[in-house]
Amino acid sequence: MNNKKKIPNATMKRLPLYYRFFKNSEKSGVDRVSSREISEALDIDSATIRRDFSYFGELGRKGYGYNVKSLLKFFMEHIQGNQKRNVAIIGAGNLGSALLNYKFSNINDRMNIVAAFDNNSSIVGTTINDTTVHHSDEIEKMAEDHGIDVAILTLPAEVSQEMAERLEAAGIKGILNFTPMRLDVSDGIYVHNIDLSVELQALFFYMKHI
Ligand SMILES: NC(=O)c1ccc[n+]([C@@H]2O[C@H](COP(=O)([O-])OP(=O)(O)OC[C@H]3O[C@@H](n4cnc5c(N)ncnc54)[C@H](O)[C@@H]3O)[C@@H](O)[C@H]2O)c1
Repeated sequence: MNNKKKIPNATMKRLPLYYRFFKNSEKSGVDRVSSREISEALDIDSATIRRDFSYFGELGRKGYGYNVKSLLKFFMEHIQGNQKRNVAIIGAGNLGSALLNYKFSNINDRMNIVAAFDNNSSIVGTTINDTTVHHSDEIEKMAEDHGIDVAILTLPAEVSQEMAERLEAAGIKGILNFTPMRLDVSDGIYVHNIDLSVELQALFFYMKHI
C-alpha cells in the first residue's frame, strides 16, 4: 500500500464518518461500496470522496467499488492506530451518565471505558452501564493502574482547568472537553472541544439560508 502521501487534515476529519459508514456496510454483509453510495449516505460530493480516497493508496482505487474490510482496517489504523484506548469519564452527572449509557458502539472494539469519576458521595460507588464511578481522588492511581490515556470531561466549567492539569500530570494524552471552558494545557496533550450550542447555532444559520 502506498502510504507516502500525507493525508490532509480535512480528509483526516472525514475518516471517522467513512469508518462508521463502512462499519455499517460490513454489518449488513456488504463487501464493496461505490463512491456514489458513500456520497449519498454521507452527503459528501463524489469528487471529494474520490480525492480523499486517492490518499489511501491501492485501497482507494475503485473501479468495481471499494473493499469494505480492507478500508475498515486502514481507517482504524489511521484514526487511532492499532492501540486500544482506555477512556475515563470525569464527572458522572447528567451528561457524564448519559455518555456512560451510550455504548459508543461504532468504535467500541478499540476503546474501553475503564472508569468514571465524581466527587459527589451519592454518586461515588454506583455503577452506570457496567462502569463503576470512583472518587476523583483516585484518578491518578487508576490512570496509572489501568493505562487510561483519554478523559471525557463532563464537569462544571469552574473546576475543569484544575482537573485538566491533574489529568495532564496523570499522563492523559487526550481530552474530549464538553465544558464551556477553553482549557490551557501543554503541547503534549490534545484537547477536542464539543459544544452542542455551537452546533445548534450552526443549524439555525443553515436553516435561515435555505
Ligand atoms: N458541550 C455541550 O454540548 C454540553 C452539553 C451539556 C452540558 N455541558 C457541560 O458539561 C458539564 C456537565 O454538565 P452536566 O449537566 O452533566 O452537570 P452535572 O452537574 O449534572 O454534572 C457534573 C458532575 O460533576 C461532578 N463534579 C463537580 N466537581 C467535581 C470535581 N471537582 N471532581 C469530580 N467531580 C466533580 C458533580 O458531582 C456532578 O456529578 C458542564 O460543564 C456543562 O456546561 C456541555
